[in-house]
Amino acid sequence: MEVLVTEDWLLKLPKVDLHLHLDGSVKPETILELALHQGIDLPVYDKDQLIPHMRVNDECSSLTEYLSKFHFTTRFLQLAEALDRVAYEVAQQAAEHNCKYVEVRFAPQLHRDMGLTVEETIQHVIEGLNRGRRDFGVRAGVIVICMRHHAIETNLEVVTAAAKFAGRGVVAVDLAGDEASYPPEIFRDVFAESKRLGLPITIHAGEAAGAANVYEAVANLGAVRIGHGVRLRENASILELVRNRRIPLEMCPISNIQTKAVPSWESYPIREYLERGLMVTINTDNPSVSGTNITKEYRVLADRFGFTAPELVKLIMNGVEAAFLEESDKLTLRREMENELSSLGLLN
Ligand SMILES: O=c1[nH]cnc2c1ncn2[C@@H]1O[C@H](CO)[C@@H](O)[C@H]1O
Ligand SMILES: [Zn+2]
Repeated sequence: MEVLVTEDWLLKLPKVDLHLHLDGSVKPETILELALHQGIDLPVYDKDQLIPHMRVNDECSSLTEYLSKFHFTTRFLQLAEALDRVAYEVAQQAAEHNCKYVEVRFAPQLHRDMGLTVEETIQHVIEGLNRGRRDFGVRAGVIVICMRHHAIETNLEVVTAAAKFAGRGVVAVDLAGDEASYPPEIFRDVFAESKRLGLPITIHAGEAAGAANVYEAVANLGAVRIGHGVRLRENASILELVRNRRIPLEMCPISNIQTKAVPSWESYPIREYLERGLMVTINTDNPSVSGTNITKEYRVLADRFGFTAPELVKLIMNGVEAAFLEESDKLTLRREMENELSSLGLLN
């Protein structure tokens, strides 16, 4: 029997989200309260009127413009309680969409204006997620981000701190920020150190620059997953490499349209990538900046590309496969997902 991809069905579907930025997931009502507690002035004191300050609109023309939205939010995320709270609320929002597992990424160096150490920022995010796990049953891992516009030393400090939390909440490291201005090869030493410390690596690449950055990330930085990789199709042999190595792509459709990683939905290569055998996963990137959620991402795929229920389930299970989890934890997650899928009549 063919399953209709209704709103209710999409909401019930068990899901995962592997590419989700903490500072891109803050609710406007939380900003109101954080501003009040911290004595920071706001341009407006109404949660709906705050949205334009936090979210891009349809006119967003580039990744650089998209990234400018983060300056507004990070001001409120400089204290332990704030980091703990927004991490907790990520788990809460995940639960609202029946998202069973999230990998939450953040850049410690963006949260130190009030004197927190890199370790402290990581500790508080982990604590918030642990509380979220207890209250909402959502499993989570932290991906610690190095920023492209930060100095090498600053990023080395980040990976050193991240390694101290390996196996205790941190699952990987990443490189994010302005890809067009800072090519990945600048960061070889940083990720060589990450590798030496045994941290898995994912890199934002092929979003605001071409496929060569994906090659550099995989071949020289040691990336085992790629953030976005939308522009991979610009080079057939690099695409082949990514396919043969089974490197998962963390695609974020709504964000990818907004940052102009592709000019239009018609040219979004998701079907092409699946047909060419790439390991595609679906994620949100920044719910509050992009005005999205994980249910909406799957809705878009069904509406724009005619993805059927079994195809959506396949994409979700790719996410489980690609998760930075120990094999035994991955097995537990897979079983839990499969149980729910079969009770929805989706597994034979
Ligand atoms: O899609 C993206 N591409 C590159 N960088 C991003 C993207 N989304 C967010 N950030 C950057 O990552 C920082 C830490 O979370 C954010 O502050 C933003 O500057
Ligand atoms: Zn991202």
